[in-house]
Amino acid sequence: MKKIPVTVLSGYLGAGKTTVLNNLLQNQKNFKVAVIVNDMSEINIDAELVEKGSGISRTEEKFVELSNGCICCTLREDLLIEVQKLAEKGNVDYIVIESTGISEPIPVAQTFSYIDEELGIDLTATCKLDTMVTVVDANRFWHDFQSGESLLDRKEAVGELDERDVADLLIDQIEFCDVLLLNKCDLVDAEALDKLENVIRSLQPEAKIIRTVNGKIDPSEVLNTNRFDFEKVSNSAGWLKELQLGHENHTPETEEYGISSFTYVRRLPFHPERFKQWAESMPQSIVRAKGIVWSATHNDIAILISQAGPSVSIDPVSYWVAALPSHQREQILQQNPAIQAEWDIEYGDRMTKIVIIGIDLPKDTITSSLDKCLLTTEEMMDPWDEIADPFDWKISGR
Ligand SMILES: Nc1nc2c(ncn2[C@@H]2O[C@H](COP(=O)(O)OP(=O)(O)OP(=O)(O)O)[C@@H](O)[C@H]2O)c(=O)[nH]1
Repeated sequence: MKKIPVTVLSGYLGAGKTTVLNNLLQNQKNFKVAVIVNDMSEINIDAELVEKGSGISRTEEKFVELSNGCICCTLREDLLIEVQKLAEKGNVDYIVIESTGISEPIPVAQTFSYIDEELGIDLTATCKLDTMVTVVDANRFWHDFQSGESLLDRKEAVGELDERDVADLLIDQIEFCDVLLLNKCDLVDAEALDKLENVIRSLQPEAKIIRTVNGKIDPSEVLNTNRFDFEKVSNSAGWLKELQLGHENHTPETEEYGISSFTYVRRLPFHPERFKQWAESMPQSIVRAKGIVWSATHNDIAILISQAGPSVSIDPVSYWVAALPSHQREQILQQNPAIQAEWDIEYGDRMTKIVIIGIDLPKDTITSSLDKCLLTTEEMMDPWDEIADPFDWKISGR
């Protein structure tokens, strides 16, 4: 049986997803396209707009509204069920899903990659995720990215526990896609647009970037493209490429726009308070910083720092291999030559590796400010457990 190609449209609130969808539906007369329109509110405004703008009626079998929740979390089961229903009906060539503006693309993509035992649904048998499209509002990007606001501040959160920042969400959407539509290009001058495109290219080196006005694109760019590959897109983020391939293999961004990146690598632990302060007052020239950190107060734990614009998170991510019992450690080392190659006789795999992407980056200043956060020679000799810990994580035992 031929699997139905599925396209997912993501993008922050107001970026132009509905506009893109309407354009697609209007220009795609030869195939039967089913749409699933997700909206956070009870009244599905986007569904209404699609109905008005595309000529497809809400009463038609191939129009599905998922309202009052988000398909990346609360409505994930509903998404599974509705896609399965569409697939079973069988008279559909393509499915296009418009996510809410606060939806994260990864969990939506995952819905298509596993068998849900509980519901007894296996979408992998009937559908294939074909293209992950992210729409970026070229005019609002910097405003949203640098706002420093959380979704809760903007009253756009899923619930009171939703602590995500706008900048994090923008980054998640950019980093997980294979086609990126830079929309509203009519509102931005050519130079600013070139600069923005270069920044986005450094955050997302793999995706095809297409500039659009009013979401106008050739449908073949986003329907049945055969582009999606979970592994590939999961590894497409700029910071990850830099970390995996090293800077020598890095494709240089147009120097003209001053976009560059480098990796800060040190085999000494950070003083946690100094590092925390650094992270909280990063220079504006840093657009994206992400990496693994060794802190003296958590000598067993590798810490992940992830910054996007003004939003910064510092969280425990795993145990250092060097902190594991010897039999486990040996097993991991045997299976991972890359860890073995970097193994230090004294510190094992403990180290700090942070990829920094930015505009007009003062690399030397940033490097020396980070170096000031490392333990000094005297501090290295003093007992580390007497250093105050600014992080309030509760880490359960191994
Ligand atoms: N000037 C300009 N306006 C645009 C463009 N694309 C979309 N718009 C307008 O931007 C507004 C938001 O567009 P939508 O398509 O509703 O955005 P969305 O991403 O679906 O929004 P949410 O559903 O709230 O997440 C609408 O008023 C559109 O008419 C564009 O390229 N240029």
